[in-house]
Amino acid sequence: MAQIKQEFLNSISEILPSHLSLEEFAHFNSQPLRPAIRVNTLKTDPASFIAAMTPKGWHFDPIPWCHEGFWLTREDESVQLGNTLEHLAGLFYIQEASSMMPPVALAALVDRVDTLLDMAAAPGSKTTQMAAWMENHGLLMANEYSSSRLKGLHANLTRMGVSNAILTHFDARVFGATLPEAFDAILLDAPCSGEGTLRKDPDALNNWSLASVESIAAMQRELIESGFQALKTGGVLIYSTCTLNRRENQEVCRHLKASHGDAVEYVDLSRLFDGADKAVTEEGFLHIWPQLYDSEGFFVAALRKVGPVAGEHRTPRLGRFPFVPAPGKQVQALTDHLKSRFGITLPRTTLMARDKELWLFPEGSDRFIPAIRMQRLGIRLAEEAKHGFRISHEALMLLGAEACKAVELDDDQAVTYLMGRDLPMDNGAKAKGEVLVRWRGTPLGQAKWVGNKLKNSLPRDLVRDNVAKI
Ligand SMILES: C[S@@+](CC[C@H](N)C(=O)[O-])C[C@H]1O[C@@H](n2cnc3c(N)ncnc32)[C@H](O)[C@@H]1O
Repeated sequence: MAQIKQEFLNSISEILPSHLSLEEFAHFNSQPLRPAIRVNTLKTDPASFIAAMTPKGWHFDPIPWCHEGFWLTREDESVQLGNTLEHLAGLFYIQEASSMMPPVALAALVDRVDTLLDMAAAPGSKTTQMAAWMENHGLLMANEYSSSRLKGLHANLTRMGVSNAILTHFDARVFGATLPEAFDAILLDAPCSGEGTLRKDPDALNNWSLASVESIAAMQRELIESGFQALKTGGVLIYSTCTLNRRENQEVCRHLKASHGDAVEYVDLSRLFDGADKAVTEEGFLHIWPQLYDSEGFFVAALRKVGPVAGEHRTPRLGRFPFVPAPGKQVQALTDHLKSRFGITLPRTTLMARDKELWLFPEGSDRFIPAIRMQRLGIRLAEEAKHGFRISHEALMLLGAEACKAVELDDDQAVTYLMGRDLPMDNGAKAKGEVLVRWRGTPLGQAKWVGNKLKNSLPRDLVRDNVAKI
C-alpha cells in the first residue's frame, strides 16, 4: 500500500461527516477491494448463473443496491476472473459495487426511456448495465472522447450482447448545443480525480493536487451544463464520480442549480436501497465513503429537469451521410442466408446499406442521423460477397443465441476456440462451410467447417493468450 498523501488526508478530514473517522477512512483504503461482478441479464439471470457457479466453488454475496450485483469469493483464485469462459462469453461484467449505483438510481427514477445518453462511457460498465435494464430496447447513445478507450467500449458492448447502442466520439461538452432537449435520461459518469479508487489502484493519487481538482471541476461544470441542456424537460440526469471532494461533486451540482434555478430539482436518493440514508447528503445525493459499505468511494446525484434552460444552439457541420435504406431485394437475400445457414431470424427492422455492407440500426436512431456524426451506428451485420454474404462476428454474437443451427462446443473446445486455434472434428461429417459456434447456448463466434476440422474465424483482436475453464 502506497503512503496516502498528507495533503489529501487533510482535505478529507475537512469534509468527512462527523460520525466517520479519518483513521477508519485510512484503514479501509489500505484494504483490498472485495471483487464484485454484475450478472448480465441480456444473456442469463442471477439465479441460473449462481446455480451454475456455486458447485465450482464460487460464493455470492448480494450487493444491496443492485439485484444483479454480487461480491464474489472463490475457493480457487488461481484463474483470473477476466480469463474465465463465463467472462469472455459475456455472462458477467467485473464491476466495482459502488459503480453499479448510478444506473440503479436512473432505473429507479424513470419508468421507460426511448433515448438515453451516456456522456462518458468507456470502458462500458454502466453502459452495459443500462442496456441490460433497457432489455436492448430504445436507443442508447454511448459517447467516449478517448479514441483508445472507444475500442474497448465497443468490444465490451459486443461481448455483453448490447444491440441498442450507437457510439459517438466527442468531447461531451458538444451535446447541449448540438442536441438540446433530445434525451429522456442522461448519465454523466464524469472524468474525475479518482480519490475513491485508492483501494483498486494505490497509485491513483500520484498526480493529485488541489490545483488539479480545481481544473477537473471546471471541466465537470461544463459537462453537466451541456448534459442538462441535452436533457428533455421532465427527464433525469444522473451525475456520478469516483471521487470524494466536494468541488467535483456537490459543488458541480450546486453550480448547475445556481445557473438554472428552478429548472433544476435535486431528487432525494435516501431511499434508493435499504441503508442508503447512511450516505445521503443534505441535498439528497449519495456520498459513498469507502468505510460505509466496504467499497470504493463514489458520488451519485440525481437531477430532474423541471423546466427548459437557455443555451447556445449550434448546427453541426456534417459530411455526406453514407447510408441508405437497404433495398428490399438485398434484405430478403440476407434474411434467407441467415435463416438457411445459421437458423437465425432477422429482427423486423430497417436495415441500412453502405456500399456492400448491411447494418442494423437501433430503434429510434433515425431521429439523430441528420443531427450528429456517429462513430458506430449500430451493428455491421454482413458484407455482400461473390457467393452470398460474409456475416460479421458482431451479428452472430447478437443474434446467435436464438439460432437453431450451431455447433455447440464443450468447455475444452471453447477454450481452444477463444485462443484462436482450429478444432479437430473427428465425426466424419461432410464439410459444412461457415458455422456459428456456441458454448452452453452462448454464441462465441464463427468458424469454417472444412473436412475434419473447424477452422477458427475469431477476429484476431479477440484472440486471447489465456482462457480458462473452471
Ligand atoms: C469515469 S470514466 C467513465 C467510466 C464509464 N462510465 C464506466 O462505467 O465504465 C470517465 C470517462 O470520460 C472520458 N472523458 C474524459 N473527458 C471527456 C470529455 N470531455 N467528453 C467525454 N468523455 C470524456 C474518459 O476518457 C473516461 O473514459
